[in-house]
Amino acid sequence: MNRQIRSAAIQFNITLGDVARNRGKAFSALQQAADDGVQLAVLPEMWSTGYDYRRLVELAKETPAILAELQETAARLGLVVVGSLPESEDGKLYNSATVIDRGELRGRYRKLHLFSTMGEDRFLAAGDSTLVVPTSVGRLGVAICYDLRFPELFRKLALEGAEILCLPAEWPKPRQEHWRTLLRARAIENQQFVVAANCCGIQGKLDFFGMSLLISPWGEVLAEGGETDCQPTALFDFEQMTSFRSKIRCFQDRRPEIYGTLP
Ligand SMILES: NC(=O)CCC(=O)C(=O)O
Repeated sequence: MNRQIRSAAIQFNITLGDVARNRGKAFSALQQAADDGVQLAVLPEMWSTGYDYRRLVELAKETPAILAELQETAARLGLVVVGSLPESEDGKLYNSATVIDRGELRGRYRKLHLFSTMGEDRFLAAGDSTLVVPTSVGRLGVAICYDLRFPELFRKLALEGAEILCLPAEWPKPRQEHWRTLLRARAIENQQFVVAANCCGIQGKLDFFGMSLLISPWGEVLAEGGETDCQPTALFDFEQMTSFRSKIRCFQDRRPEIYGTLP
C-alpha cells in the first residue's frame, strides 16, 4: 500500500519572552493544520519563548504545562507534532525537541550543537544523544537549527532509518542561502523528506527570514514559507522515496571501511 502523508511547517513571528502570545499562535496554527488535512506538524525552535536568555529559567517553568496541552491537542486533532521548547532538568536548561504522536510523547531530543555565535552555549546545556523514532506517520529523525551544519549527524539519523527529517529552527538573516542549500543537501544526500520550520520577524537585534521548507528526497522544494506567519504544507509520497533510493543507491554504495564506521 502506498503511504502518503500531509506535512506542515508552522512558521510564526515569536514574540520574545511572551509565552501566552506564542502559545496562542501555535495552538491556533495546529488547529488550522488539522483543518487542512495535515498529519505531521513541525513548530519552530524555542517557539514559546524565543532566545530570551536572561529569563529562560523562569519561562521554562511553563514548559510542562505547554507539553501537556500539546499532548491533549495532538490527540484531539490526530496530529504528530514536533517542536522545541526550553526544558529544565536538574538545574540545567536544554533546547529540547519533543515528538508527540496523537497524544503520546514518543521521544525527546536535546540540541547537540549549541550556537556559540549567539551565546547559546553560555545559557544552555547540550544534549548527548540522537533521536530517530517510529510514529504513525513514519520514522522521524529530529535535529535543531545549527545542527544542520553538521552532516555526520544527519547521516547517522538516515542510517538508523529516518524517513522524514524534522528540523525546528530560529535561523536569521543574512544566512538564507545557507539555510536553503544545507536543507536541500541533507534531503538529497540522505534521500529523505525534510520539514524545516523557521520563525519570522524581529527578535531584538535578529531578523528572521521565515522560508520554512518542505523538501522531497530528490531535493525538490515542495512548499516554502514567505517572510510572515504561514504554514506551508506538502504531500509526502513514500513510494517516491523508495523509487529514488533504488535508482541512486547511496546507502548500498557507501565505503565506510575507507572513511569511517558510523553505525
Ligand atoms: N538558532 C540557531 O541555532 C541559529 C543557527 C544559525 O543561525 C546558523 O547560521 O547556523
